[in-house]
Amino acid sequence: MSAPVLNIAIAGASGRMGRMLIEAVVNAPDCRLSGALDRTDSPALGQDASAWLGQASGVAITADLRQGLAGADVLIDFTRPEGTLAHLAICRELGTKVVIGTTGFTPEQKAEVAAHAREIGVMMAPNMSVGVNVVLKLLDLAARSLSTGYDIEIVEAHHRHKVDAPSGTALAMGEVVAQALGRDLKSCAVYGREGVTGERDPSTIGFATVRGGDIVGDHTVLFAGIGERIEISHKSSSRVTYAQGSLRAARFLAANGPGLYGMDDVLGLK
Ligand SMILES: NC(=O)C1=CN([C@@H]2O[C@H](COP(=O)(O)OP(=O)(O)OC[C@H]3O[C@@H](n4cnc5c(N)ncnc54)[C@H](OP(=O)(O)O)[C@@H]3O)[C@@H](O)[C@H]2O)C=CC1
Ligand SMILES: O=C(O)C1=N[C@H](C(=O)O)C[C@H](O)C1
Repeated sequence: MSAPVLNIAIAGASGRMGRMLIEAVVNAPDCRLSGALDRTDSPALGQDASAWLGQASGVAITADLRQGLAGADVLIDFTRPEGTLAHLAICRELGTKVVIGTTGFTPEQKAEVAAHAREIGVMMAPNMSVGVNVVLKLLDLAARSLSTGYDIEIVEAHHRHKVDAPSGTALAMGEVVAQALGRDLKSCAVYGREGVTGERDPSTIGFATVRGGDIVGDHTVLFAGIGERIEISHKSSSRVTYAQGSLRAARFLAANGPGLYGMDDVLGLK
């Protein structure tokens, strides 16, 4: 007997990630595109969600959340925090599971996500690539091994259209390092420097942000000591890796009950 097909709706359907996800879903033999959502003022409303691929899906992009979510087992959402939270509330009512790739949430918004996850399965990760999630594990080891005498700086670079900074991935890297060192990221993070800053405080974790062109996503964590420095880097050359990671997460949610999961659960990296 063949495995049941997973019905997936995509939010932010005409965005950079939305399009990648639609392509990945229509090409996955075990998935079906059941809906595509965009904002009420989007010029894409009413268009076939995969028309731009030269292959019709029969799914029209809609701003009507209930219509777009009808029949969906899982919603994959790469939009903005306000959009994700609005989508989550309806998904909770309908019992639809949610993969969240959106970044830029405040602590209060994250708490709202966690509250919804008490009722439905939610997988939330600032980076769906296998590589970044392995790097997060390497950073834990590096930070514990280089806990004294090394200054830690996190540098990230993204395309000119990115609206949040530092990236969700850079912040996740900072959290891993801070936790490994027993520091509180909120109180030790330094976001950019300017003017007469004084000497570097060794207990800080610095962040630097670069925005330009079409950079997909680069992250480097630098451990700078005396006489040596260690750099742990990840560079994305395509958004395909985020889309494939999201599909893995959707399959994981389909097989699991309510709860807030991370990519380490999906990839078995816990
Ligand atoms: N977790 C991961 O692996 C990754 C995460 N991301 C994150 O995903 C998010 C989207 O990135 P990207 O695709 O590049 O962004 P885009 O701006 O290209 O796409 C965002 C989409 O969401 C829509 N949107 C914006 N605001 C709302 C809202 N309030 N309600 C509903 N829909 C909304 C946009 O519509 P409109 O165009 O009309 O504004 C657009 O269709 C970002 O937070 C980014 O950081 C990105 C890549 C990987
Ligand atoms: O906006 C992007 O493009 C990306 N956002 C995510 C983040 O903020 O970490 C993941 C990836 O780096 C691409």
